[in-house]
Amino acid sequence: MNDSRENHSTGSYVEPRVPSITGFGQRKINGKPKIVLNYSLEKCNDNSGTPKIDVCLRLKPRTFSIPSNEVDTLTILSDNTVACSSGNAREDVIEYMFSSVFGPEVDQKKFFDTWIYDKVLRFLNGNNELLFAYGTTNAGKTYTIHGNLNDPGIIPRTLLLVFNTLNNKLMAQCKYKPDKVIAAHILDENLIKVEESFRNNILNNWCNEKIQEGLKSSVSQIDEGQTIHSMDHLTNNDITKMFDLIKDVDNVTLDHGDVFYTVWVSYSEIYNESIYDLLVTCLPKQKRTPLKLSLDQDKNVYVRDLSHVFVRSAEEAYKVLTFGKNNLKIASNNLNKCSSRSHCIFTMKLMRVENVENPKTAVISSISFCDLAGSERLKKTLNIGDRLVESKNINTSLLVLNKCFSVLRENQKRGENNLVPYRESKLTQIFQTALTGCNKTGISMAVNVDTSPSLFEETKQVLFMSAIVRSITKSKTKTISKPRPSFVIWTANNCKNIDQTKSKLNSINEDENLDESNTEEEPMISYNDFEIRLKEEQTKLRQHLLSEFRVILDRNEKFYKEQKAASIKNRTEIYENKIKRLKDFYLEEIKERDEKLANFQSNPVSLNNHENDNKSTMENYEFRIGELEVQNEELLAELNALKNTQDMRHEELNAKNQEIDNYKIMLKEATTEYEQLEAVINEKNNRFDEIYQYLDEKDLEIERLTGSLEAKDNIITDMEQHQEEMITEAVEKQILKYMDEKLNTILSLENKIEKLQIKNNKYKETNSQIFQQYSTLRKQYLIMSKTLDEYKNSNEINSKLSVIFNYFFFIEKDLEIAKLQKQIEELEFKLKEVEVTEKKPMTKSIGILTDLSNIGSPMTKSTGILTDLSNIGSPLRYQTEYEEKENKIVKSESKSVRKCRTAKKDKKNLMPSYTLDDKMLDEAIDNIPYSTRKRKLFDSKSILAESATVPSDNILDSIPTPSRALFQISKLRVKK
Ligand SMILES: Nc1ncnc2c1ncn2[C@@H]1O[C@H](COP(=O)(O)OP(=O)(O)OP(=O)(O)O)[C@@H](O)[C@H]1O
Repeated sequence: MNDSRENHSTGSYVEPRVPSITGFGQRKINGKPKIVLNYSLEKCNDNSGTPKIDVCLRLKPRTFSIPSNEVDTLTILSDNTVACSSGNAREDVIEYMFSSVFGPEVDQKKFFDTWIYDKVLRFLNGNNELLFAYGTTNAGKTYTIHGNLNDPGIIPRTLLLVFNTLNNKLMAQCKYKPDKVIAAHILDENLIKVEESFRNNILNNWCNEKIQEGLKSSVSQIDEGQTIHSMDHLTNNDITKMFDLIKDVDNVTLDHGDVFYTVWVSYSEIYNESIYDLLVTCLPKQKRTPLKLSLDQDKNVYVRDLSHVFVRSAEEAYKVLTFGKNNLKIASNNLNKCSSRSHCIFTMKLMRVENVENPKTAVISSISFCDLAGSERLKKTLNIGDRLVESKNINTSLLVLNKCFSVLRENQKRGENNLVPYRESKLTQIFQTALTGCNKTGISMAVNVDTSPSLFEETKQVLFMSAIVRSITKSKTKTISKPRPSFVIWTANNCKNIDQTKSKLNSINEDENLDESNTEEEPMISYNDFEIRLKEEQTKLRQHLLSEFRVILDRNEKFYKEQKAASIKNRTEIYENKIKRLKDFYLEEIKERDEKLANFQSNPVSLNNHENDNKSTMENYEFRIGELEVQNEELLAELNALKNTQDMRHEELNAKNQEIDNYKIMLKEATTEYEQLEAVINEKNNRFDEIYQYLDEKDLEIERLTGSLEAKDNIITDMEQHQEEMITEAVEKQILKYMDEKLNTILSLENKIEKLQIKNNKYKETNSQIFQQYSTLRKQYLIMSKTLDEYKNSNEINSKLSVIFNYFFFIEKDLEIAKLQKQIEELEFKLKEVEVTEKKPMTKSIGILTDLSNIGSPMTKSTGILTDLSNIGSPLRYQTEYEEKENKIVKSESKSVRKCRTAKKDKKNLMPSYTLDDKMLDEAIDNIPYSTRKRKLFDSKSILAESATVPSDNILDSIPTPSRALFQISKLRVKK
């Protein structure tokens, strides 16, 4: 929609806007302002994808540039939409959409927190970020990037956030240094020294400068609100104060494990289409050496030999930046006192190293801030000489940047693959890798605009470009080339590095005219076949260059042809229109005059009446004609100017055609070479495809193995659970079994106790029987003693006889007592035996019981049982009771036995000399005649027992010895 109109409004240095006269005939005279274009909204909806580039708009406060009576050219409609109008009611109003719109009231902190903070976090997490500040001159780009001492911009805030976050994880020594895009060096002692001295050189230089300046800043009284441009105006104190102002930045915690970080910064500028290292100082009047661009093995573009300085704090990094600013090209123009004359790029590289002592892997991320020089209108900046050349270069590089974005957008829109003209300017070439999306760089663009009506055209152009940038969406299709992993490639140290750094230190700049393709250093890891690869890369590069040349030539040729045709057509139309309008106008005027003349001739009275009027009308007409003639002359002058411009364009076109012809010749030569190389490239491509396929297969295998590993892990977890359950079950079973065993033991013990009780009862019975027997014997003994007394008292002879009888009776009784005694001894022995045999199981059972009581909680059951057992009355108690009773019996027994024994002993003592042996006794008895009563007495012991009385102990003393008894008996026998 309205494409032609858009084209008209997008005039620029190379593609001139249609001269203002064009608008003359096209202006709407009446009617309300009409929204004619919602480019961004419309295009984004078309594509319905996420914008690839995060584009925000920042408006400069009007107090700085616009007189209060002028109307802003931009109106903020919402958080992300603005309307653009010249303030002229007849002009169209155009709406533009951005990711965010920051009004003039938004300060640096809010801008940083809202738009930059997340990007810095992504950088800290290993992503690459690229931030552009884009806009017309004096629109506030440098202010946004650097800010001032009162309100620092995004770089100081980023530095503070980064160093506050890394804090104690920063390496003290610069042992590891990033190289190219994803490579890195491990520096040896010498290289570390060189790096340190380069760094100190910059930092000390900074301090010396301060001393020399004698705190110049305080004297020079720099405006604190002025954008910071170089260290000449800064002191250490200023920097500390500035960082103090922003120290309340929200810090973050990184969870990357046991890693350490190093931070390196670089600062470069693209001035007049050459790249310069801002951290390298030149001797006075010495020409600066431009740096070359190179490709690494992954075709990532990098600036060869650009210095990187190791920094340990935000302050140090900022000092390095301000040191670089000293070398920056700035100049004053009609619009900006300190206008940037170059595009400058400040880059911070973060290197995350794992296993610091012996690093195998590391991750490098970078964040670049590109402060683009402002697009300029020569008419307004009034630049001449060097400034004019700078302006042209600035505008050209910005134009190429715009072209790149336009081609990217068109390619996406039409599904084409037209070559993007990155190589047409150094600016686009440097960021080619980021813009193509090869290393997954997050690109952001802060569009700064000055809402002054005098800059309406420029602002409109900037907004239009921003809309195109924003309409480029993230590609959903898979890229053909696989992105490399984010790990760095450790490259070998070589003397070249030392030399390069030394040369920087000595500020000796050699003009190295190296071929861009011949720059690679030999990597140590993964690329042993580097040399072969290098050749391949060279071939590829040539091929790439050839194809790019061809496309550029074709496109340029086509572009200029179209431009020429369109321009001629436009101009023809414009001039035809203009001539026609002028013709019509004058015809109308003549017609009116003729009419009036005719009226006057037909009515002479009115001629008199209106003579004076006509006079004045004529005067007016004459004046008007004069005006128109002047206007006509002006227009003719403008026409001539335009013709001149057209001629200039023709000349330019011819020059370009000449250039194209030259390119064509080059192309022809290159085509031949290209065809030869194509075969080799195809072969290599096939090889790469195979490798990628192989890698894919390996990836799949790893995925499969990871899957099976997970499955096995699950099985092991299940098995472990099962095992645990089984162990618990087994333990429970064992406890139950043990309890059962113990219960059985208790039951068997109970049985034994019962049996013991029975035995005990039996013994008690036996004991009482023995006691009864003993009592009977005692009774008999007492009876016999009584009888013996009676005998003694009644008849002496009888008593003497009875003594003899008793003597034998006693002998018999002694035998009986001995027998009983033996029985008792046997019983005692048996009792002891029982005691011994029963005590053993008892002790055993006591042990078992103790064991049982020692068993823990699962034995509560057995504890119950034990309590029951203790209530039963232990077998030991029975035993003790039994023993006590037994002892009593034995005691009482032994008393009587002892008595008997004593008596027997006494008897023995009494009758030692009267010992009667059996033979003598038998002989004595034999001598007693059978007929006698006495002999009967000897024959019938039972009769004797019945009639005999047991002699008392004192009676025994008077008992005669057997020999005496025999003697007395014999005497008796003689007497009779
Ligand atoms: N948002 C803002 N708040 C306060 N002052 C601002 C703001 N934006 C710009 N300025 C002031 O406007 C002036 C010009 O800004 P600056 O130098 O940043 O412009 P520029 O876009 O970088 O210009 P050039 O492209 O010419 O270098 C400075 O004095 C700056 O302090």
